[in-house]
Parts: sequence; C-alpha cells; structure tokens
Amino acid sequence: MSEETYEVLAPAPSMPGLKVAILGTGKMGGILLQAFLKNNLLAPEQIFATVHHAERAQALSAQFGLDVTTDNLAAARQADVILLGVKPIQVPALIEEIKPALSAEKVVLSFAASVKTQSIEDGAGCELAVIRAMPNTPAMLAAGITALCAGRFVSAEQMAVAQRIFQTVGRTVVVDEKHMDAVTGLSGSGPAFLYIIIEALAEAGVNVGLPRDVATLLAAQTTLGSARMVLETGYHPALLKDAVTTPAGCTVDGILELEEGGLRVTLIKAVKRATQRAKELASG
Ligand SMILES: NC(=O)C1=CN([C@@H]2O[C@H](COP(=O)(O)OP(=O)(O)OC[C@H]3O[C@@H](n4cnc5c(N)ncnc54)[C@H](O)[C@@H]3O)[C@@H](O)[C@H]2O)C=CC1
Ligand SMILES: O=C(O)[C@@H]1CCC=N1
Repeated sequence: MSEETYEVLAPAPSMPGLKVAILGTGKMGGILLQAFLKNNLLAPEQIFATVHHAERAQALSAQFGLDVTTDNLAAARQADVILLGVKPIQVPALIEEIKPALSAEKVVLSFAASVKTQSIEDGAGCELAVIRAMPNTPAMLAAGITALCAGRFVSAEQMAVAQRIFQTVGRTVVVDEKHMDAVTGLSGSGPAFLYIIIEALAEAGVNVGLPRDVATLLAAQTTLGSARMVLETGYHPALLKDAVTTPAGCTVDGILELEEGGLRVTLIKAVKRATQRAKELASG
C-alpha cells in the first residue's frame, strides 16, 4: 500500500446551507445545540448562538467551536431559522431587538412557554413565519417529545423543517395552538413530576429494605418499561395495569393505597395548575 495520506472528511450535515440562530442558549437551548452537532444536522459554522453574559459566550464558543456571542441582532441577521430560548417574559424585548433582521423570508421558532405566535408576529411587524414549540428535557437523550404549532404565515415546508430540527431530540407532534399551554403543563413540566414519582418509589424501596442504588434502578427501569408498554403495545394503560393486578394478590392492595392517597387527583391537579401557570408566564 502506498504511503499516500488520506484526508478524513467529516460527514456532510443533513441540512446543508441552513443557518440557525439560537438566541438564549441556556438549559434547553444548550440541549438543542448539542443535539444539532451530535446528529450532524448542522455543521458548527451553520450555528449562531447567543447568551446573556460574554464570559459564557466565550466558554461555549471554545467548547463547541462555533460562533457564540451576546449579539442577538447579528446572530438573527445571519440565520434563516431563529430559535428563541429566552424566558417567556423576555421574548417581546428580544423581538424588538432583532426586529431589523426579521422579514417574511425568515422563520422564528420559539420554544418559550406561554408566548403566542401572534404576539411574535405582531412584534415583528411583517408577515413573519412563527412556529411555537414545547420540548422537554429528556431531549438530552433524544428521548424527548416536542409539540409544535404553526402561526399564520407558516408554510408546510417550514413546518417540516421545524419538525426535522426537533426530531434530533426525540419525537414530535403537531397540535393546534390552543393546546400549547396544556402541552406545557403535561409534557413540558411532566419530567419533573415523574422524577418525583421515581424518587418516591425509590424511597419506598429503601423503606422496605432495599439498598438505595438497587431501589433507584428498579424504580426508574420500571417507569421506563411501563412507558414503553403503553407506547409500543398501544393498549390502554388501564388494561396494562389489570394485567399486573392478580386477583387477591399484592398489587391490588398497593392500588388501594394509591387511590386512598388521591394520587390520580393529585396528578390531575398538578397538570392543571402547571397549565394555568403556563398561560400566565408570558405576562410575568
Ligand atoms: N427547561 C425546560 O424544561 C423547558 C424550558 N422551555 C423554555 O425554554 C426557555 C428557556 O428555559 P431554560 O433553558 O430552562 O432557562 P435558562 O435560564 O437555562 O435559559 C435561558 C438563557 O437565556 C439567556 N438569556 C437571557 N437573556 C438573554 C438575552 N437578552 N439575549 C440572549 N440570551 C439571553 C440566559 O443567559 C440563559 O442562558 C424558556 O422560555 C422556557 O419556557 C421549554 C420547554 C422545557
Ligand atoms: O417550568 C417552566 O416554566 C418550563 C416550561 C416547561 C418546563 N419548564
């Protein structure tokens, strides 16, 4: 074999040419940024990220080898798709800041809770394509679910691009905008509710004598497996529960305690409260 040197080529990004800005690269924005790179959706030079503090911009820039600044307008000018990852209350000021970069050719993809597509359209003052998304933190393992809805000026093609972007962090579902606050209360906040349930199940395991690591493993894998059963069998959860519940067995005794303790009602109230709060976040 000759001693020629071969150039190792990085695989081409699957959305070549698309320029994406992430304005507000915090927890969720950071998860998305890493997923875009890891899945080779975009090359580093296709991404323009911003944060609030210059030191964090420098650190992120060094870590990922891409353009991270505190200049939202410059990032927005360079991008075709502009992701909004700041807090809901900060969105109007951010839109005002980047307004000179907004036009009917751009897509704004907001994953801020609560903020309506129309308020972004109105702030932009042009026929801007605005898509609203609600991801959740299991996105970190590409195990998230993101609900998306389209504003008034969004084409089917633009919606497909948004879905492709969020498919790097898990599944996607398209809903009417009227459902977005409910989605936020259920799947946006839901991981926090489920962590509490897993933590409580693990604590229960410790209470009945299991080592904590074993109890946590049993609680988490049981939650994961049960979720997969719902998704992959398509059976109603009640039917799957019945299959666990042997007549006069132990499970039914546990279920009696859950019902007495009001777990169902408590979970319903938790999602309702989170949904209600999600409606308010845009106004503080
Ligand atoms: N954490 C979660 O589970 C989810 C969060 N969201 C939404 O994502 C958004 C961000 O939430 P997190 O990531 O949790 O919060 P975060 O506080 O980690 O992220 C916000 C980021 O925005 C940056 N920022 C603040 N002002 C800025 C400005 N003027 N210009 C540029 N960057 C600025 C901050 O430096 C920070 O990095 C919120 O609107 C939230 O509703 C949506 C779904 C789930
Ligand atoms: O708690 C929040 O406001 C955000 C939205 C959904 C999850 N985290």
